[in-house]
Amino acid sequence: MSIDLPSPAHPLKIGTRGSPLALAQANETRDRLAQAFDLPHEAFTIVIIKTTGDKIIDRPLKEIGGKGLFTREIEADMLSGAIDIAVHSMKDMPVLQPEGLTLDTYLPREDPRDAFISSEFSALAELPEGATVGTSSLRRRAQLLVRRPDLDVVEFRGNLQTRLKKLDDGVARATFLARAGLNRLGMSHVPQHPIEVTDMLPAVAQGAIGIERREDDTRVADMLAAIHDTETGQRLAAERAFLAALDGSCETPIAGLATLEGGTLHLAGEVLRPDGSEAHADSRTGPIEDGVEMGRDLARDLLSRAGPDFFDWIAPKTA
Ligand SMILES: NCc1[nH]cc(CCC(=O)O)c1CC(=O)O
Repeated sequence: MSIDLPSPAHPLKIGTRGSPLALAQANETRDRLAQAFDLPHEAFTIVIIKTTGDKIIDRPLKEIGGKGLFTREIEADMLSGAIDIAVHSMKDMPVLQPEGLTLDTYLPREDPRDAFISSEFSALAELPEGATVGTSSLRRRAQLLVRRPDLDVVEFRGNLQTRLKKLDDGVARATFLARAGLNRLGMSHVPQHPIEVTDMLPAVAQGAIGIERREDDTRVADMLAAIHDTETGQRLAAERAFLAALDGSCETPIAGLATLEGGTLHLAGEVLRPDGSEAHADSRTGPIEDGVEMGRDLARDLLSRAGPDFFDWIAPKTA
């Protein structure tokens, strides 16, 4: 196989959002590609793209709504040829991509766990009655309220740095962040305690970086194959099949995590009501190659237990 490789004169254009985490992920992608093909960094250009979700930062995400809030502009630039690939946090990605685009390359996954962030307390159980905690994640809000219905959960939007600033300013006494983001930014100084997945099951695909490309771009497909992580792909196949069968979007409190042991895949999943008044969780174990079917089966099972009105908040009836 001989690939027409990029060069400083004809660089590969890598599209990304502009947050420090997004940039770290784009840099990691560039480094892995440069290493795999023994290319200088100048053979790649990182192109920062501002998305609707980045522009509107003063309103809760669920009010702005709409699919692809953080991806629409990036995907349009890929289809037009302004960029060649786009680097994403997989947990923010819908299960289906726009016509003409493919998202099937994953870098090795980071720690998928959430972290409890507070300079005063080291665990959820230590928070005093009625304490204020900040999160903009519907999943974390619901999971917190299942365990601690007394908590006052306030909206905490913005990138990692913004959220930590809010904590410093006393807007809340604790918040929750993905370990992956903290690790990728080298932020070990932030007061944090990992939460075991049995206590707070992470979002589907949490900690995984995905690389999207034009479907017909075989040159780029060949390049990306060199940096794809098979195990992450197997885990995400099961998790995203689970998510797809639930018809979930980033506005739905859904959690799911697959782990591998030898040739065996274990998939845990959970669906919740946003107010924490109801939650259903279960798991499946089987051969890796059955991961997609296990994801669908687990979703069907949880849906049947959740009852017909469980997902009504996703699409409020317009009467
Ligand atoms: N929705 C925001 C988002 N998307 C990906 C990450 C962290 C990195 C990851 O999970 O891969 C975060 C921030 C967070 O949840 O703390």
